[in-house]
Amino acid sequence: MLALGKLLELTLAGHEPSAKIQLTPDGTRLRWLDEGALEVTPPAARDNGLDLLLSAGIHGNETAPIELLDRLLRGIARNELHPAARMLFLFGNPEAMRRGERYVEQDLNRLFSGRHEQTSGFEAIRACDLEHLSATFFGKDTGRTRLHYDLHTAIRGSKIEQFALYPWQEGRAHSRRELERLRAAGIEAVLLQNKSSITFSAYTYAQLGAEAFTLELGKARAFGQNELVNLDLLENALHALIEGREVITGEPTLDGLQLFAVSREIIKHSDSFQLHLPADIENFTELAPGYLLAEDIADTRWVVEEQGARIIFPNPKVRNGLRAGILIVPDDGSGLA
Ligand SMILES: O=C(O)CCC(=O)N[C@@H](CCC(=O)O)C(=O)O
Ligand SMILES: [Zn+2]
Repeated sequence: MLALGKLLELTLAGHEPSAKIQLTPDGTRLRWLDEGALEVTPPAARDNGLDLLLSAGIHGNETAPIELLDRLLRGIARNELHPAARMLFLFGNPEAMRRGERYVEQDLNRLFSGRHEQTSGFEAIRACDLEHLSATFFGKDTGRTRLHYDLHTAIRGSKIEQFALYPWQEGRAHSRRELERLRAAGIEAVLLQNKSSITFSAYTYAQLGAEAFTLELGKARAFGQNELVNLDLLENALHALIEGREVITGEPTLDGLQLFAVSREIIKHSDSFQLHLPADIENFTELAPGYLLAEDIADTRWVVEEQGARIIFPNPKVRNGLRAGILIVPDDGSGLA
């Protein structure tokens, strides 16, 4: 196997490869760009016009998706997978990955779309680098198709194990075709965002014009302990996408895919913030109207008013000013294009 196929190993060891460019026997070019960043270019005759950005490890302890990207890249470097797509592989937060922690100083996935300019430190620099790497990768050629999957796992268990978050941009409709693609890849639910955000997928969606998603793929576990999450459907779908073998048929069907919309983000304003949920509550747990969800400084109370409300990502330990949970409600998909 080509040495650059071991990007994960290189990244965890903090090594810069001596040979930055390598070619597979089928003419695919691998180019190391930066720590945890590798570009894959198919031979021109096979290039199908898709620019595919795959990222994982934005949170360093979310290892199942990191291992998935490692398998894909090794497949390419062994000449077993034959890309028709141009690709950028990114391991988001190498130092946090080495430490097995979500982040080192601050949550990298809250520092995009310029937010890194308002702060400093390790993750701020990395967010800036990741923005440049992805902007350069997608470049100025608008004739190509841009797709970004930012792969994560959740801190807690979930009633719906594999789900996606679809960013939002003014005047832009969410794509039914992209949702069909996700459904075929084993994604069971999609949360349609309705305001801008400072996550990585929100940046590539709104600033770089990519179709972009955060994918949540089970619960965060240490390296080598991910046998409980079955990513076979996603992995097969990614193989087909990478090799340009995807079969697109007629009108997209979303059968079985559950859609949700954000009703409210619960923002933690102060150290007095209290979340009234059991520590082991699962994502997508339903909350009845009238339920007192949280309290904060100045008598702020978060009471559930919505019918069919569910909670995802409840986390009272986030920094003040950040979201400590999302209240979501079922969506009928009428706004899809
Ligand atoms: O389980 C949790 O509480 C967080 C899991 C996670 O890291 N989720 C992402 C979602 C990003 C998005 O909103 O698109 C995050 O919080 O960064
Ligand atoms: Zn994450």
